[in-house]
Amino acid sequence: MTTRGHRTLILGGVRSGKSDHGEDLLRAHASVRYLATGPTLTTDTEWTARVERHRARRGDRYTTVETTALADELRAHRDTATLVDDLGNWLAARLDATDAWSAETVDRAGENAELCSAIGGFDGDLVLISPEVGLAPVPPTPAGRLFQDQLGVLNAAVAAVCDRVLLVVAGRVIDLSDAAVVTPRPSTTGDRMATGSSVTPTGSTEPVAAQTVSPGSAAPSVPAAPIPVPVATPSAPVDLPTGVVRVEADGPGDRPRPDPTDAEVFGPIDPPDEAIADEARARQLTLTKPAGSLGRLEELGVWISACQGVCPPRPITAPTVVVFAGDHGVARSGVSAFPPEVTVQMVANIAEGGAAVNVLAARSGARVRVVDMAVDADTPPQFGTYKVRRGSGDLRVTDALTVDEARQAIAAGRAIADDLIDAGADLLIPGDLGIGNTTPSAVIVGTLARREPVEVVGRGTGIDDLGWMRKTAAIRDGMRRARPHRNDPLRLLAAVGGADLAAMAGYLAQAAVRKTPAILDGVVVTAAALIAAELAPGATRWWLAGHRSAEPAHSIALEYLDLEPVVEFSMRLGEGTGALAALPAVMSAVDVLTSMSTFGEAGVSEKPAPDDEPAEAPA
Ligand SMILES: O=C(O)c1ccc[n+]([C@@H]2O[C@H](COP(=O)([O-])O)[C@@H](O)[C@H]2O)c1
Ligand SMILES: Cc1cc2nc[nH]c2cc1C
Repeated sequence: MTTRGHRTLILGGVRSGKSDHGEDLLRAHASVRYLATGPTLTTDTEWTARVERHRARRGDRYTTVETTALADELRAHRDTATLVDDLGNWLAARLDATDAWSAETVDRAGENAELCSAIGGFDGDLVLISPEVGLAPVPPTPAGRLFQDQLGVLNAAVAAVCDRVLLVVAGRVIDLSDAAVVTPRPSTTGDRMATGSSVTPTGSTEPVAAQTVSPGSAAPSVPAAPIPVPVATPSAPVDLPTGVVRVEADGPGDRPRPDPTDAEVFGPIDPPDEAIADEARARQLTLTKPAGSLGRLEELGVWISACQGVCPPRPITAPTVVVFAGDHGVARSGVSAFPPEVTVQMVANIAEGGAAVNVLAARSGARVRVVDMAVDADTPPQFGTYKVRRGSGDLRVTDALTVDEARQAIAAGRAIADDLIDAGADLLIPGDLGIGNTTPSAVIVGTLARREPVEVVGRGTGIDDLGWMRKTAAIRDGMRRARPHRNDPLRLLAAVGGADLAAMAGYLAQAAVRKTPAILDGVVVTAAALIAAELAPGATRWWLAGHRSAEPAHSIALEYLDLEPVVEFSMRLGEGTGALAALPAVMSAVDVLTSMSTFGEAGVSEKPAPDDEPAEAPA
């Protein structure tokens, strides 16, 4: 098996030692391609002499190629160790070639994306040198500012697809590979310096909530301001607005941690009762409506009847949402529009009844629970009964969980479902919460449904185009790590899932074991459902797809499970809200079967059988 090389970006100022360090990194290779991007047709004798000195120093291990067609060159020789020196010259050449220096708008997104894609697909050792910009005052000329801004955008995009990012200052090397990634601000409309992200790979760019743009600012982006949600003890008395559901104080169970042994092993799943389903279908035909005229509502009523094993069905009186919260290491690499601390802040918001899940749950009388499976912060103890760890690992480079942790999380999801069902819950809804969690979800869906990263990547909380590129690269790296575990759901969860996803999978599979219907939510819950369906074949029959999320991977997952969503509201929030949007329809479907009069009871004439002759011919 051949191992893949490293992709390294080396940033640094003039004469910092960045090129020397790049050459050092490649010293073990007998031959290296040197892609020189600097100006070739020049009358500047000092420049020509400098280029010659560098060439002589590198020696004959190096093959020098003078080019600005970087993406083509990288694709054509993807296995040969390569040094690109440097991206600043390449950018200047491309701005020249596209007459961009005095243009009204400059759109570099396409070329940047092409270069990043070629870097991402490079298999050998690759070192890219680029100047670090913007440490000096803002340049006094429009061209200077254009170059500085575009180079900043380019460097960030290339860093996102490299395995290592180094900064060389005064001959000292600083490793930035594990440094936190700033969430870039959206570009200012009409600002020619910030148009590097105007290409829309999968649809329109949406404004990003809770992020602000300082008009006219030429400064690099800064982290998005955290949203001001207080971390409050859920038992603290607060004045709740009417019509919301506050999380119940006792949490989903204060019993000891469940035994994780064999947590991933499920016995055969019985399907919902087919004889009762037939009875319910027959009952639909007796009710005062043309056959089939209530469309999908009729099917939903039949399904609930079959799940309960009784016709007419019992009213749904204790639907329960459990929001599984967890952080993901990959969220620190700029794959979300929001900073990771929002996860713990939103746990507090749900606990206080202020989130969308609380409001939508109130409409149907559903209870809401929140469980901290892997939040990267301390939460009040009543949410942490099942906590497996603080934050799941960064799936690009390491396992999200150990196999033992994955078992613990599955066992937790099963225990939570058992506790709720024992306490009378008659319909379960899983919800999710966790900045970055659409990335592991896309990796799981892409791996199991055998799709490409670009097919499963979505905008999540509203990432911009550069974020989309970073996220696609992260999904690609995750899928590469996931592939060996395609047929092993436990190890797949450990490699690229997370404790929240594992718990949701256990909860959904256990709902089926306990013959309790569940409504699926969006892409995250449905990714967990794909795993649950592998762990417990047949469980899908106990699940209803509540809605179709705006995330592309969600439609792929629904198709894979052969489920048709009840509502299509373009929602993409998670928390169980999509399932809650469908719950009133499910409850109405039950009401139809329990409360409508039959033709006989109401004295309404039924449709004549096809071969019945009318009593009298019409006049
Ligand atoms: O359920 C969905 O389909 C869905 C789609 C987009 C975003 N989300 C929610 O947004 C967060 C994940 O988005 P992101 O961009 O941080 O990966 C997480 O808290 C999810 O609950 C959820
Ligand atoms: C504010 C906010 C609320 C959420 N609920 C679920 N995911 C979420 C992500 C964000 C950013």
